[in-house]
Amino acid sequence: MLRSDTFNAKIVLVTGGRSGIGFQIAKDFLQLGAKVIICSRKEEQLQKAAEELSNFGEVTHQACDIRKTEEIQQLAKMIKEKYGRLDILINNAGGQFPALAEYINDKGWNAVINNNLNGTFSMIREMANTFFIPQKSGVIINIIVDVFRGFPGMAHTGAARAGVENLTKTLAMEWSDFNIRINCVAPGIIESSGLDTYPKQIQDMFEEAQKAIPLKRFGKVEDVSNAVTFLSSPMAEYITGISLYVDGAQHLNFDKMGLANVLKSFIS
Ligand SMILES: CCCCCCCCCCC/C=C/C(=O)SCCNC(=O)CCNC(=O)[C@H](O)C(C)(C)COP(=O)(O)OP(=O)(O)OC[C@H]1O[C@@H](n2cnc3c(N)ncnc32)[C@H](O)[C@@H]1OP(=O)(O)O
Ligand SMILES: NC(=O)C1=CN([C@@H]2O[C@H](COP(=O)(O)OP(=O)(O)OC[C@H]3O[C@@H](n4cnc5c(N)ncnc54)[C@H](OP(=O)(O)O)[C@@H]3O)[C@@H](O)[C@H]2O)C=CC1
Repeated sequence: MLRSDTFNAKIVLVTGGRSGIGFQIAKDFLQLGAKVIICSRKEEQLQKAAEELSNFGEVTHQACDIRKTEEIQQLAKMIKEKYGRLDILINNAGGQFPALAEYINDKGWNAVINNNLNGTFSMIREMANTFFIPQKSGVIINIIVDVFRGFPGMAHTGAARAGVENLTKTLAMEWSDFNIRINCVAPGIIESSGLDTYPKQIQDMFEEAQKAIPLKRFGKVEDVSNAVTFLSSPMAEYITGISLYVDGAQHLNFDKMGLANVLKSFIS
């Protein structure tokens, strides 16, 4: 729907761009004319993804754990040396594990908060200070999760993503003076490599779970990427500080999903 030159000459960083939703986002930006950098922790898989993406345009990759500020700074340095600027940051890297709150220990809680809240903030701060604030322009999209009604069965990620959602509103205000737009995309359940990481007992419920979603299906990676490219484009130049739910209206119907009940049934 967007013109194929929408992002010509734009430099885009997609965190977690080696797989699933991030890979699709990287691919779509390339097909819309951007030069794309992908990062994630696993060097080998990252390189493989970059090779595949290079069929669609100019792609660069660098390993970076978003929980390590010095690795983010090295990434910013590489982008500065290679391109001299950054136009769009897509904070997609993240993840968690299903667990009832009473079983989440400090290490597990901190791992998820560090990944999804602290890592996202560090990435935003470093890229804003290196590029967006001096440039007086920039677009940031944070991929969160549909946590509209809390997230029974994944309290840690619910707290972290709600933190990112509120951070997004704050920065939309603070950084409007620098012409920086920042928004969230909140996917429901998306058929992607990420779902393969869930235990079999949960995967067995997926068919049933789709019936509880008003649009009666899980999302596709393309559904998320379409929202991301729209919000990043000039078509959305008056939109900042919002969360766009890409979830088939699941956020209006979440309590029927019952992840916590599924967890209870196989823990007890
Ligand atoms: C009715 C049916 C309803 C269906 C609903 C289904 C739910 C669908 C949800 C849809 C919404 C969201 C989807 C997605 O986000 S998909 C993308 C997901 N991708 C991932 O989540 C990637 C996999 N996850 C991780 O990489 C890890 O969870 C983590 C993010 C924590 C990685 O961090 P780190 O590498 O630092 O973590 P460690 O592996 O070293 O673990 C640190 C401690 O964390 C605790 N832990 C980790 N994993 C588990 C687990 N599976 N269960 C319990 N606890 C866990 C643990 O304390 C670890 O320390 P120890 O290993 O020393 O004990
Ligand atoms: N699939 C779904 O149903 C939904 C997914 N989401 C969110 O969308 C995002 C993408 O998920 P999806 O594509 O499905 O899942 P994946 O597990 O395929 O993607 C997660 C990506 O993040 C990277 N990553 C994870 N932790 C770090 C880190 N500390 N530093 C750098 N990179 C990291 C991973 O690469 P590596 O292992 O190499 O570091 C991987 O490429 C995640 O934030 C996820 O929570 C939100 C709602 C629903």
